[in-house]
Amino acid sequence: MPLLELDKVTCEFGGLRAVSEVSLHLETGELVGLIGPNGAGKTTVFNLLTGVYAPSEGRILFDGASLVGWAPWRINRAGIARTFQNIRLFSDMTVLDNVKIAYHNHVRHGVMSSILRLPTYFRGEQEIEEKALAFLSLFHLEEKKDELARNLPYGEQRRLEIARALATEPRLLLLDEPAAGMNPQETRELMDLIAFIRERFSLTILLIEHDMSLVMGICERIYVLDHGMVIAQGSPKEIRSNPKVIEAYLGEVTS
Ligand SMILES: Nc1ncnc2c1ncn2[C@@H]1O[C@H](COP(=O)(O)OP(=O)(O)OP(=O)(O)O)[C@@H](O)[C@H]1O
Repeated sequence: MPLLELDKVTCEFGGLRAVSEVSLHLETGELVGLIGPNGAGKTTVFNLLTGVYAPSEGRILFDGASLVGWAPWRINRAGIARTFQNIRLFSDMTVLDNVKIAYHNHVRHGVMSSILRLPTYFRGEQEIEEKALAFLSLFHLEEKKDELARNLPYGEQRRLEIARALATEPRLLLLDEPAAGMNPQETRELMDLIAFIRERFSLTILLIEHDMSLVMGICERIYVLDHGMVIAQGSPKEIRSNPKVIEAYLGEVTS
């Protein structure tokens, strides 16, 4: 059984079909790319997977269970986490607090133990702090723990966003253009980081990215969207030489 399966999923906004009968699947442990020209429907797929939008037709199955109609927090608890095209950190909070808050949203204290500040509450708090610090060190951000998130250089903000997503202990990680705005050196480091976290956390990853060196360099399979439809899928080699893909991208360049 695939970890994730979309079966003829459609999403409409008024008269616009942003996603049209999209079927795709991810096996556990796979690293799959989702590419396509601007406006092809890639981010809408992520929004469907995370409960931001509901499909007008079709099925979305995660580990065999339908996610349709679930609220975003419930989908996150079920094991799907994401990052955003435009980084969404709590910019006026410290680096450490950005990760701790992800734990707080994920790990629940009993209401009474929180209100009465029982020993279990403090043990929980301490555990969260230790786990958050351990995370930051994995992402080489430990020394920045007391910095405000907005003061970090761009590449580090991206790393922090990924760290925060992983703090919710997902099985499926959705990365929306993680290399956007990065220079070639930062992109290479990001590729290493993605390979590392995939192994370390036994993740399945779906990645939207315009940087073809990154997509072709690390994805095992790629789906190509154009005008909301899957126009091709296959290995990086197959995708590179697919005439429909070349046409879709040439259309983007010339339009
Ligand atoms: N909430 C919305 N309301 C109306 N139209 C929307 C909404 N969200 C997305 N769209 C439209 O759906 C289409 C697909 O958008 P989407 O953001 O998914 O594309 P994308 O492939 O992620 O593009 P990009 O690479 O530029 O980020 C676009 O035409 C977009 O304008």
